[in-house]
Amino acid sequence: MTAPKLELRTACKRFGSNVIVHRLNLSVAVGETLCLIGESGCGKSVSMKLAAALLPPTSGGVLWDGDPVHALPPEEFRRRRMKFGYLFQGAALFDSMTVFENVAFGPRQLHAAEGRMLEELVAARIREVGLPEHVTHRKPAGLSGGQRKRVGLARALALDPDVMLYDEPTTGLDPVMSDVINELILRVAASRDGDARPDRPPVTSIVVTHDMHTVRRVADRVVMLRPAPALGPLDSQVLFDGTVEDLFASDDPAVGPFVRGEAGAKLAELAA
Ligand SMILES: Nc1ncnc2c1ncn2[C@@H]1O[C@H](COP(=O)(O)OP(=O)(O)OP(=O)(O)O)[C@@H](O)[C@H]1O
Repeated sequence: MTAPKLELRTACKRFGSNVIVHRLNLSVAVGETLCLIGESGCGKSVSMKLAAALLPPTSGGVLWDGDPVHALPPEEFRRRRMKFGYLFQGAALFDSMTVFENVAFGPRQLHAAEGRMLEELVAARIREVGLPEHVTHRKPAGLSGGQRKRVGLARALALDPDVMLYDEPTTGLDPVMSDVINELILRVAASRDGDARPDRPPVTSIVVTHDMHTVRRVADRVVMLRPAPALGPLDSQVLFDGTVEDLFASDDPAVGPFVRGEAGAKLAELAA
């Protein structure tokens, strides 16, 4: 059996005395798109960053393709890390650079492409995310939120990632642009379906989101977390782990009302 692409084993993360992630077991299969949901501040982004080794766990393990990340030789760690693409909140573009320079940044840093080849690579990525060619020479500050997100995605795709991590990809976008982003997430996830080359495994994705349209549209599997401070020592932080259909049909009082956006229990809790 193939090892999960990404795995957390009883991972804990504390910032000072604040426990954010508590003995979390989480795995994402090769080619799977996992949506991470849960109330604000419950540790979704931190969990995703642990899985990507952008943050070290306080205790517990992080594995990539079954290999403990902390035991990888530095060169091998860097090689595997290069195959991660990120689309984080605000798209995190370099505002002093043009769109071209933003998308070309990764390949240039790694000397993966230059000259005509780099121009073609950037043009292909810009086309892939549905942006017109003329934005290529503009600065990100002059673009709309949806365009900036798509530039961020083009930049993330420039190094042909095996793993894509999305943090609130549709936040702040109108419903139509949100759907464009959802569609692009789906396309990226399916981009290597049927590709039999062993050096190009299917794309594995984690999407941290509050947007239930995104969940319905892109998730193969959904994990809902709850805040660590409310947990007893042996409680699981995972409230739900399953399919989109089961998520929306859930009669768990902590799950169903959350995903259906029903305020009743929360209002009662706030009034208590
Ligand atoms: N580098 C850090 N240093 C200190 N505290 C941090 C750090 N990163 C995250 N936190 C804290 O960890 C908690 C969980 O953050 P996280 O971003 O994972 O939540 P989330 O579930 O993604 O929330 P939201 O849905 O609101 O984005 C927050 O209280 C946050 O302030």
